[in-house]
Amino acid sequence: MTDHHLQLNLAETELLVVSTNPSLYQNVTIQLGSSTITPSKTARNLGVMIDDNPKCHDKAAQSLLNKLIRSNLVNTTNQVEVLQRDPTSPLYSVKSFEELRLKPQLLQGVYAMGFNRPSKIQETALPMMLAEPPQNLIAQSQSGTGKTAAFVLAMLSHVDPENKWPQCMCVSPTYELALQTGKVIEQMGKFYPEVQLVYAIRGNKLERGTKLQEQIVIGTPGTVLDWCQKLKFIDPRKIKVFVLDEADVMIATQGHQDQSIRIQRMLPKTCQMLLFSATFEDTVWNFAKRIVPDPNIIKLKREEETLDTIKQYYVICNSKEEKFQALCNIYGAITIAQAMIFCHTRKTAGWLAGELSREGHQVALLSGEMQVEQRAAVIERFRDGKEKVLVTTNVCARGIDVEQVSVVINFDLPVDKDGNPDNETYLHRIGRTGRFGKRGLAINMVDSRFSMNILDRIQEHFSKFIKTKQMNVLD
Ligand SMILES: Nc1ncnc2c1ncn2[C@@H]1O[C@H](COP(=O)(O)OP(=O)(O)OP(=O)(O)O)[C@@H](O)[C@H]1O
Repeated sequence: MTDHHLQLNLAETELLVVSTNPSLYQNVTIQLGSSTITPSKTARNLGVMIDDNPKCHDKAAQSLLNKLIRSNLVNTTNQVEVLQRDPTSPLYSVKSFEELRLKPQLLQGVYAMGFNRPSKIQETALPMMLAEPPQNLIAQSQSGTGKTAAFVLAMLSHVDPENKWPQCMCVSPTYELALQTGKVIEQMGKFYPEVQLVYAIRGNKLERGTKLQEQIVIGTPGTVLDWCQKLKFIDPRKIKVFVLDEADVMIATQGHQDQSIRIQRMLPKTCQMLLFSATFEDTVWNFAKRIVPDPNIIKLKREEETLDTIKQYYVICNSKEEKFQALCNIYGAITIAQAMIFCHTRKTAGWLAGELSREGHQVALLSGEMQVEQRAAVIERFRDGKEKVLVTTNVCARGIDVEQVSVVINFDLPVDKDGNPDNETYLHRIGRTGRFGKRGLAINMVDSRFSMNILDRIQEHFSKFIKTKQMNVLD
């Protein structure tokens, strides 16, 4: 949206999308019937807030995608690192949910969800979160390790069902992520009907003067702030547990940081503060320290992805078509298991999937144009083995764990936006196939001096020998 005077008559407007970045619509005035809306109110009134920051989209979409495709825990063998606020207090971890002395209704809910024993992060985080007096916590652990289930259990445990007002508040960066977390709350609280949940998200319009009876609120920062400050649906002084989830995605979403801090400032000093993030970059860490005073800190290092158990090769071709032909030659071999083929652009991915299908090969295409739910469905089918080959792009596949992949083909070598080797993406892609000691196979397709140079630099970076593989001969 360029910086010009934009007069909109909503009567003819199908859908109005405004940015959360006010500078983008400084001169926009919107006519809603007889009243003119100024930019500062625009987004809130319309409730359609889409951030223009692609990084936000990317992170939020990736986080949501992982939640949608994840039906079980990511097994991680890495130890949990703990930095305790009070090193003298006994740190104990639990090996069973019974040891946590949960309310029977909650234990029932945990078992009904198929949880037999606490995950790595839960073993340590839960005793801290359920302790009396409650302890503040900042926990960093990658997606799929049980963070959501942990803080949901903590909120349900701290609620006094007799009190019919909001006592626990959880803030998520996006509408969709809030819905996903709400689902976990509802599932885990299935046998605890006296505790109710309300969604503070756009579209949930309540009558002015409403006094909420639900004990748990889950929502996005803007709406939660409004419900506390402007609409007074929530009395923040009565909040006992405040959870800020997906802090790394919050950081990437314009405006969410200061809204979250404004919410936190309204809470009582006795309120237990819990913050969760998949990553711990400095920006996240600095934000976390502003939200959570005197925290315990838990980290669960990401799996060290090694390349040792993976045989890596490259195939020399002279063009994209020759790469395609080479792929057809080895298609029979790579579908013994499941293969992911990475392209640099959506265009190439679409072209390749089409060509392979025309050759009668069954492939699935995962591309950024798809809605997150569609992408989740494609990944679900691939994970269920309904397709043997998944063609995708770097961005689309970033952060997705599809553990049973044993062959990775770099139809295009991973490069960053400046055209330099993207070593991290190479490791993350290739590292998938060799997880947990399974033998993996990686084939890099080289079709120019440029891509050969990229491969050489990746090889130098990992100082890992990558063997040449004859194009149409495969052991
Ligand atoms: N103790 C457990 N035992 C078995 N499964 C679990 C356990 N805890 C969580 N899960 C399941 O593992 C998956 C990931 O859990 P959860 O969503 O809590 O992790 P997360 O770290 O928050 O991941 P994400 O941030 O991607 O949501 C979910 O399907 C959840 O039902």
